[in-house]
Parts: sequence; C-alpha cells; structure tokens
Amino acid sequence: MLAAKILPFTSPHSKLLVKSNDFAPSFQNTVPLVKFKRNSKITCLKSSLQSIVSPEIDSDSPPAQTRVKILSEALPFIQKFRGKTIVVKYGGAAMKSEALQASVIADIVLLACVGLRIVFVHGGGPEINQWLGRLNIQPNFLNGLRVTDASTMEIVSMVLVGKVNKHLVALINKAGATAVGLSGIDGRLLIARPSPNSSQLGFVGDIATGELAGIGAEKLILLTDVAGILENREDPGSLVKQIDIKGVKKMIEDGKVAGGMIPKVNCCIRSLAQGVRTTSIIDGRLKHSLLLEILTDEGAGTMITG
Ligand SMILES: Nc1ncnc2c1ncn2[C@@H]1O[C@H](COP(=O)(O)OP(=O)(O)O)[C@@H](O)[C@H]1O
Ligand SMILES: CC(=O)N[C@@H](CCC(=O)OP(=O)(O)O)C(=O)O
Repeated sequence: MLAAKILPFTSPHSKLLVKSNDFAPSFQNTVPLVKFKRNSKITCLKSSLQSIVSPEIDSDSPPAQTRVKILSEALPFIQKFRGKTIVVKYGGAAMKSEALQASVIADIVLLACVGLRIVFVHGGGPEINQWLGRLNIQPNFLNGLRVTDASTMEIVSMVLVGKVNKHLVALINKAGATAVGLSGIDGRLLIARPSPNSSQLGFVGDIATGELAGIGAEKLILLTDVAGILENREDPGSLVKQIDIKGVKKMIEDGKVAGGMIPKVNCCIRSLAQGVRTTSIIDGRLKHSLLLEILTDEGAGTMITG
C-alpha cells in the first residue's frame, strides 16, 4: 500500500520535494522534483503577487483593497508553515481539466515561493485507464487498488513516468519554478516490497514505512475529485469536516468509505502514525483549494486527525 522512502533533495538550492507514495505500486507514482533557486524567489513571489493584484487576471476578482487585505491575512499562515514540508498528492481524478491543473500548479508555485517546502506526488488513474482502453486491456481494481499484471505495469509506467510526470513538470516550469520529475526507480528513491495481497494485485508493492516522518512532513494533503470524505457518498452535501482515525476506520468497515477513497484514508492513517501532524483530503476541483487549506482557518475538505 502506501509507502515510500522519501529522500530529501540535497542541493543547497533546493526548496522542494521528492517522493512517491500512496498506493505504492512499485514505481507507479512519480514525483516531480521542484527546485527553487534562492535568487529566483523574489521574482517568483513578485509574479505571484502580481497575479493576485492584477485586475486582468480574473474578471470576478474583488476590488484591489480586498485583495491585498486577503493577501495580508495569509501572513500568519505563511509564517507558520515557512520552511515546513508539506506533501501534496495530486490525484488523477482531479487532473481532468486543464484549467484546474493550471490552478493547482499556480498554488504549488505560490506556496513554494513564500517558503513552504512542497513535496508534490501525482497519480493519473483515469489517464492510465484511457490508455489501457486504447489497447483493449480491461482495468481492474480491488479495494481501490489497481490489479496490475505485467502488460498493465508497462502502460502504467509509460503513462505516469513518461506522460503525466513530464506534463506536470512542464506546467511547473511554465509557471515560473524549476521542476525535475522523478519516479521511485530513480536513484533508488523508493524501495518497495510486494503487497501482502500481491497474489491478487500483481505488481503492487508496499514501501518501507517512515517515509513521511523521514522528511519531517508537517502536513499531508490529498487532492481528489470529491469535496472530501462524504458521510453518504451519493450526497455531495454530506462532507465530514473532521474525523479521527477510529472514526474513519469505522467508515471503511461500514462500507461508507470505498473504492479509491480507501487507499487515501489508509495513506492518512499511516502518515499520522509516522508523525505527520495533520492530514487532509480536499477537493481538487475547487479552484485554489490548496491555498484555502493551507492559508486560511476554514480549510477545504476533510481533516483526519490522530
Ligand atoms: N465516503 C466517500 N466519500 C467520498 N468519496 C468516496 C467515498 N467512498 C468512495 N469514494 C470514491 O473515491 C473517489 C476518489 O478516489 P479516486 O477515484 O481513486 O481518486 P484519485 O484519482 O483522486 O486518487 C471518489 O470519486 C468517490 O467516488
Ligand atoms: C489507485 C491505484 O491503484 N494506483 C494508481 C496509481 C496512480 C495514482 O495514484 O493514481 P490516482 O491518484 O488517479 O488514484 C493507478 O494505477 O491507477
């Protein structure tokens, strides 16, 4: 299941990331490594601020006074999280629209520019399914994890490492940061062992625990295509805003949390056990949900606590 060995990028210029994790199929998840040179910070911040105060950016924007007030209200949060490592898992389900991708990337770049150390991990399940479909291979899932035979693994690797990863790296670069994409295989970043259920799941593995604690992550945020954990998954209004480990395990037992949400919840549970302070599952379809989650009191989705 979830797991990974996260190795911090050691360049003195690095501000960001590394990692792969989540449903841990051996090397299925890949990680753009984003580096920010110290001397690029000001330019980067400047362009981010411009995008907040420039009236051309969004015709729905509030007046400039309101915008700068909102910006200044972010200060305590920036001070709190500056220098802290935040792991963001960008689920494939929340990647479907280009506009949303651009919004997520802009948030990542802004957060990095104000000093947060972002570890950006991506998925790409829907895109994998699309390519499997083109090759007439039927996708199969067990408790939210892909049943991965050798030919599926080939496609998974091609899509995640070759396509999705490079696409996200290009978007980050275009947004003014410098990204390097890594997969678990690079530099032995992730060492996986076969999943206990590998006789059914195939090429799916668990990575050595301790990965998030190992990089001292403060927060884990999973972006997906629902508002968060729903009490009733047919009712988008039934968002559970906060829940503890015991409560969420019960939701799995009761069948209320199912499918792709199971590995996400397990990911949060394991991360909390490893010392990550807070974990959240938030709506990647909501514009700037990452900023809402990190830079406001309200948050955006479900917070799972220890
Ligand atoms: N209780 C629940 N609350 C919200 N979503 C749930 C719940 N149980 C199952 N799900 C499903 O989990 C899905 C998210 O997992 P998944 O499709 O794997 O997303 P991603 O590609 O972002 O990893 C949701 O779209 C929803 O269909
Ligand atoms: C879920 C699972 O078994 N593994 C994913 C790996 C990529 C991922 O994490 O993709 P999502 O974020 O879109 O789920 C898959 O093969 O589809």
